[in-house]
Amino acid sequence: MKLELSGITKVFGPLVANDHIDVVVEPGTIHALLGENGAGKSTLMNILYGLYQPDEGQILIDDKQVKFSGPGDAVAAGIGMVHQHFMLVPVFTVAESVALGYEPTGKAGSLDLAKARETVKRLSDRFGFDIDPDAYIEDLPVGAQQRVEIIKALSRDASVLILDEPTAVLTPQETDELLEIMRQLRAQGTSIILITHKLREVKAVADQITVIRRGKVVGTASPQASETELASAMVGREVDLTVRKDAPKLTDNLFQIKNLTVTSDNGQRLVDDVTLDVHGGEVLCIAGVQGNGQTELTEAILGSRQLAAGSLTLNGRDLGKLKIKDRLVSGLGFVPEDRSHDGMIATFTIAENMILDQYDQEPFAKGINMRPAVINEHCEKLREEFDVRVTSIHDRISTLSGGNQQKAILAREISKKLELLVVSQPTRGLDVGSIEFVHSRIISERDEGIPVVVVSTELDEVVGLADKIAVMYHGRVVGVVPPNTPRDVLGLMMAGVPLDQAQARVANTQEEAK
Ligand SMILES: Nc1ncnc2c1ncn2[C@@H]1O[C@H](COP(=O)(O)OP(=O)(O)OP(=O)(O)O)[C@@H](O)[C@H]1O
Repeated sequence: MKLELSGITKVFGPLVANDHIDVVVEPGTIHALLGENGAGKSTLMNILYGLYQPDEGQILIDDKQVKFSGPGDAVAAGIGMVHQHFMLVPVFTVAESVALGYEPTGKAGSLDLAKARETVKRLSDRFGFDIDPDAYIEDLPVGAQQRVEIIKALSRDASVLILDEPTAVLTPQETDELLEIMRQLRAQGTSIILITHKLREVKAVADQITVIRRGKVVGTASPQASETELASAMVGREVDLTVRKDAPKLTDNLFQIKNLTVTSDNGQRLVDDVTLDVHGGEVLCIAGVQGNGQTELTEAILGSRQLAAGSLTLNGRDLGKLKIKDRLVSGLGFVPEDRSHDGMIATFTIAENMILDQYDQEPFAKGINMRPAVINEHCEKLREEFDVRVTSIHDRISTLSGGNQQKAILAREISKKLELLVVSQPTRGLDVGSIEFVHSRIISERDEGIPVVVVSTELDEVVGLADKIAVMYHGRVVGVVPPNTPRDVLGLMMAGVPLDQAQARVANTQEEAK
């Protein structure tokens, strides 16, 4: 199926989010949409999926104009979308999830699960998805949940699949598997529209690349172009993809995690006897496959999880004794991993979100009165410095693009007077230009003498930012290593192999290769 978006325009108040966008997706190709945060990619896809109506322009399928008044029309026309936040119900099985929302009704109007189960098996075998129709969604790893979403779209005969930042939450191995699945889908005639900020992935699979900047198509790029060339096509300037930093100058500030244990409600050890030190002037990166206790460790530092054992000490003070609000007010900068759940209040304005934990503090409040002029000036300054693309700081934060929401939260946390900075997945969903900026801001906090803890599943980010790396596996620290540790060794440690054994195994493999 050939798909054409012609002259698509979408306006939100004074903002032109899509400005006469033309894109042609040829049958059986992977078409990447590249663009900085807020460029208008998701808006365009929401129009294609029938979620928004365009103000101008047309959608053509095989040269015939179509009109979608909702996603149902788009699905019927052969368009499928896998959203960034999966829309699956955790307590359903795979087959139930696939059956849900479309028509295979059996006797007495119940869902035809036998048919859904058969569909899951057929598609799973055809594309090598390895998905059990009777598995419960909540028991599946994120990568498998995503494959269920893809099966769901394919079961409705999607000929064009929209993947919106599909690898943001995947492990490197799951990412490689998804890229392979995309190639297979293409080989069998499905077209894919891929939105991603990860240039390596674009280069690995895309046949065509359209670059969007500030709502307009600014050109196409070749998948053969280098990452640096693609990066500058996206943001319209040279981008430095390496993190620049001098040798660390350690200060007397000290953050100590000692024998920290965090347990789940049923007593399972999520963080298991972790001991780590971070000096002022130093970045400790915590590496590991998602789900190995990193999240719970940061939540314990924030105070949203109780310590089952151990202690947290910041400059001699027992942090573990303070309430969350007191930790935040007294100098903890904290960026959570899931920005939309834990980092902001969607119905509040951008300005309100930018002072979320400080609204009653000097200089934003005097006594019981808030000081709107001071707040506005502060937020305007942050907006400019962090390049948060907004129409007005008094709009709801939910109207911002995903990347701009992340920048607003980072602005709030990094601009505080800090004693300790803890950042999880700092650049998830950010474009390359913003990544460069956020990395340099994290490094400048370190250079100010603040202890910094970064949790990231992106190995490039870990290696670029870290002065030392702690690798976590099953809640424990497998080892603390310098950033020049070979990636193969880090990879093995992330699978739980201790440092000396990982080094020996890598050395053996190299020897055999000779
Ligand atoms: N419902 C809405 N109301 C008002 N403005 C909106 C709405 N949806 C999107 N926008 C604005 O439209 C612009 C484009 O946003 P969009 O989400 O399409 O960007 P994007 O290219 O997907 O960015 P990102 O890479 O950050 O996800 C942004 O400035 C955003 O604030």
